[in-house]
Amino acid sequence: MNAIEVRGLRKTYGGHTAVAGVDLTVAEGEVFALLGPNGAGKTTTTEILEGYRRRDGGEVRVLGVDPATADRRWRADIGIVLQTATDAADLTVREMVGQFAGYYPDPRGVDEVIDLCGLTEKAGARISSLSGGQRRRVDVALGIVGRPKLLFLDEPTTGFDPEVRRQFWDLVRSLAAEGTTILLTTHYLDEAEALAGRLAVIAAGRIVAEGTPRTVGGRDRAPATVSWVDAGGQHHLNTTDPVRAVTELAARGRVSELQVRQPSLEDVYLNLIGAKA
Ligand SMILES: Nc1ncnc2c1ncn2[C@@H]1O[C@H](COP(=O)(O)OP(=O)(O)OP(=O)(O)O)[C@@H](O)[C@H]1O
Repeated sequence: MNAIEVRGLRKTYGGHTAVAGVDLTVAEGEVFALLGPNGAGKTTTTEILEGYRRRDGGEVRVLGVDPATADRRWRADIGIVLQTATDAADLTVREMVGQFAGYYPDPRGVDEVIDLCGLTEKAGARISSLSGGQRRRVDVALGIVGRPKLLFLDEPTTGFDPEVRRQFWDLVRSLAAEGTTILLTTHYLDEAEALAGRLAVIAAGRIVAEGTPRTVGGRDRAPATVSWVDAGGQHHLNTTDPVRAVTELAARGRVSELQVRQPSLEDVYLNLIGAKA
C-alpha cells in the first residue's frame, strides 16, 4: 500500500485556484519533499492530506483512508509538525510532551523523545522561556511522540541554527530508518537534497517536476560548465560531456583553475519556477 495517493486534487478559495489538479504518490517508508515558492499550494495540499482542510475535487488516500472521513485511529497514525510554532504555554517541555503522549495508544517514552529532539537540557524549562529554534524542536517532539507511521513536516527547520539543523536531519534519517514515511515541505533545497529520496516541485497549484534530487527537472542530463584559465584568459564551456572536455584540456597543458560545475538542485529549481510560476 502507498502511504499517500492523490489524483486530480483541486482546491479553490473564492475565485482563486490554490491547487489545480495535483497527482502525488508517496510509498511507505519514503522521505518525500514538496518544494515550491510562497503561495504555490504546498500547505493547502498537505493540510488536505492531514484532514484539516476540505478539498473541492480529486481522490485522496492517506494510509489507505480518505482524510475527509477519517477517525481517531487513523489520526493516531499521523504525526504533524505545522508551520506555526507551539503557543508559549506555561508548561515545561517534559509536561507538554507527557500530555501529548497521553493522547496516543502506543507513545514513545517522554524522555526518549526529549532526547531525540535535543531538548534534554531544557526538559524542565517552561516552553515560554525557550528560544524560537528550541520551541520548534518542541513542535517536532509533539509530532513524533505518538510513534506516527506518517509524519508531516511543514518547514520544520525554519529558525534553526546550522548545527541544530544538522541534528534535526539526523533525527529525520533515524525516523526514516525505523520505517516512518515522511512528507517534508521546505524552502531549503540543501535540506531536500540531504533528506528526500524523491521530491516534487509545485508552482501555481500544479506539479511542474518530480523525481529524485539527482534527476528532477533533467538535472542529470543538463550541461555542466567547465571553466579554466590559460594564456588567452578565462574560459567557460557548457557541455554535456565534461569528462571529454577536461581530458582534452589536460592534453593541451598550461591550464589552471580548472573547475567543473554541475547544475545544483537550486539551479534546476529556479529554472522550473521561473518557467512555470
Ligand atoms: N484560508 C485561505 N483563504 C484564502 N486563500 C488562501 C487560504 N489559504 C491559502 N490561500 C491562498 O492559496 C494559495 C496557496 O497557499 P498555500 O498556503 O497553500 O501556499 P504554500 O505553498 O504553502 O506557501 P508558503 O511557502 O508561503 O507556505 C495562496 O495564493 C494563498 O494566498
